[in-house]
Amino acid sequence: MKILLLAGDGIGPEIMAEAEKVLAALNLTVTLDRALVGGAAYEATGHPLPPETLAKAEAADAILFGAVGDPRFDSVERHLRPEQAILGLRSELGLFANLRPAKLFAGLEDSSALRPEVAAAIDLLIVRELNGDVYFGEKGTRTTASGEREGYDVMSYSESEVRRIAHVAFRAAQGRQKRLCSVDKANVLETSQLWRDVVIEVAADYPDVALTHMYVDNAAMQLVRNPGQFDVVVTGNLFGDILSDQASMCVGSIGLLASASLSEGKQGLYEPIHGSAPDIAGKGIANPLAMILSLAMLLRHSGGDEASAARIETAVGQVLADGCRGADLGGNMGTAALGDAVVSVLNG
Ligand SMILES: NC(=O)C1=CN([C@@H]2O[C@H](COP(=O)(O)OP(=O)(O)OC[C@H]3O[C@@H](n4cnc5c(N)ncnc54)[C@H](O)[C@@H]3O)[C@@H](O)[C@H]2O)C=CC1
Ligand SMILES: CC(C)CC(=O)C(=O)O
Ligand SMILES: [Mg+2]
Repeated sequence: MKILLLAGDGIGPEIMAEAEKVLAALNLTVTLDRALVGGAAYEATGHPLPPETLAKAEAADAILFGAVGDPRFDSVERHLRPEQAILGLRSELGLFANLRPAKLFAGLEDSSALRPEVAAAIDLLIVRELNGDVYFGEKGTRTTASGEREGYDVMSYSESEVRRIAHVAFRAAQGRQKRLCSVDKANVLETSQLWRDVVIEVAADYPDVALTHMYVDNAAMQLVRNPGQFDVVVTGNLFGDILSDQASMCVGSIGLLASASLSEGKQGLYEPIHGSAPDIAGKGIANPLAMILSLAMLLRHSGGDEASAARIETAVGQVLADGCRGADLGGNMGTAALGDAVVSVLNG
């Protein structure tokens, strides 16, 4: 398997180094390559997703991605900002299905922002559409008739875009508790009404899955009131982005949530759900576990290697059960020490 490592910006290289240690400890036959992406690529080449990086990504079986984003480039033209690199990879590679699992690891009951007994029930999967919505609609600024500046971002979803993500979500639910909650804002948005109508149509193919619908504002509330009610949640790009960051604190830290971004085939991009965390970059205190768990998802989904994926997940669970904690979980272990702890369990 050919894996492209794209470390990116901020804490990206720090957490990527720990995932590489874990990969090395598994002794798998893989070919690794690296390329510049995000602010690091913009600085070196003038573009956040240089053609060489995109070509390497297209040729890879899987991409392990750190994070992009650097406040130094927050005011450059939007199409040259670091974040365009991850958006570009998602659209160029057709990575439309973003799987973001959230489950409470044993021992982290008191680390959740929720009461321990509420947090203990969390085992959910957010299936987020990744190629559409306001992120990819027409956008710009214009001047209104009264001379005021106005910004706009068009929200839209086509029927086929909703249909394909709905199928992914229903299939995921079939492999879990067979409950699917579609989250939208159909009481206000036409985009959401079409979303809901199409999800209901697709449901006819999955009579074994119980489908419910929830407005996104209620979903945000229910996620902290009673997160145990959710099995699989399917939603659009923007709502899924927000709800998954929220879900991360329900299980203790954003430094724990991994993700897989999948196309129709086996190729995928795997990354933590968090960003480049400029506030802690360079301090050696970022939690590398979301990155390491993203490697597990890579081996499972693109590598078909369930055994190695499970080994990594078990090792991470063991490390947390042993009380290893970084600053995000109220402890004092640094990034490298946490990576070493996972490796030591794997070697043990
Ligand atoms: N896929 C990507 O590459 C993403 C990139 N970004 C970019 O990242 C930059 C920073 O964005 P923020 O809104 O601050 O979100 P962020 O997710 O980078 O950070 C939010 C907060 O969580 C903390 N945090 C994040 N990851 C952590 C980890 N592994 N361990 C411990 N603490 C962690 C940070 O220190 C910060 O306080 C921006 O440029 C943004 O556009 C944001 C989200 C996704
Ligand atoms: C373009 C990214 C910065 C969006 C994001 O926050 C995410 O995918 O989690
Ligand atoms: Mg996000």
